Amino acid sequence: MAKKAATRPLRAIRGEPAAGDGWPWSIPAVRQLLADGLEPGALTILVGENGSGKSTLVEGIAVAYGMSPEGGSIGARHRTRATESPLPERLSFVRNPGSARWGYFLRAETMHGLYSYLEANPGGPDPVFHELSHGESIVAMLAARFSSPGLYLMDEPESALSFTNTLALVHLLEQMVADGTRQAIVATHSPILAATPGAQVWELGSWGMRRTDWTELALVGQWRRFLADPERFLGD
Ligand SMILES: Nc1ncnc2c1ncn2[C@@H]1O[C@H](COP(=O)(O)OP(=O)(O)OP(=O)(O)O)[C@@H](O)[C@H]1O
Repeated sequence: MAKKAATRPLRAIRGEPAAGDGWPWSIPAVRQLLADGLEPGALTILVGENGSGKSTLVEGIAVAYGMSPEGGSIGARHRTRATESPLPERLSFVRNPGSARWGYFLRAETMHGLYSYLEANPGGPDPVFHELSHGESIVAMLAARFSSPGLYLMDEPESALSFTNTLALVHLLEQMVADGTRQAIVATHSPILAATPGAQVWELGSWGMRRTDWTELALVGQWRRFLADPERFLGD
């Protein structure tokens, strides 16, 4: 029997022209996404300085896909604030036929609420999240819950993770996309996550967004220079 074709959810993200000059249309990366669209790989990683638009893009894609701007699975409608951008109205998707519509948006700041929910609603052989540290629980949650085919959006998932557990997350991301039915778009400041084998890495900035080799990322150069000579950065 022929092998089933890989069916990760998104073939392409398409944009319509910006709706004005103010935020979020003023962000170069947003303007580029609207103008050029994006053909995401199995794993797409967005890096860039604070304010370069990573969260705006990830949140815009998440909401356009049917997720809450505050995180959670598709269809979740939990909302405590209304600061999300009008970007999702300008985005549409070219889906791979037969791919799963399920998706999950992981935001570091909403993880705590998720653990409370999972502890109150045990649905299987989950670890006892409250007996784990913050970072341990993120890795355990990802390992336990991110197995369904679908689209996974993550905004700085490394924020509570040690070096070792960031490496564990790299291995999870590799496994996640290896079967062809799961796809992830990850915004990060971590040079470790950005090094995930096979990732399509985009660097955001005043130029918009550009495909960049890991060795050429400003983030990587900055860490290299700092670790080689911390005093150069800290001396007066
Ligand atoms: N609700 C909002 N209203 C107006 N401007 C906003 C809003 N949210 C974000 N911005 C602005 O949009 C720009 C991009 O912010 P965004 O959070 O997407 O950047 P980022 O690359 O994710 O940054 P970080 O690395 O700090 O998370 C910033 O200049 C920010 O001030």
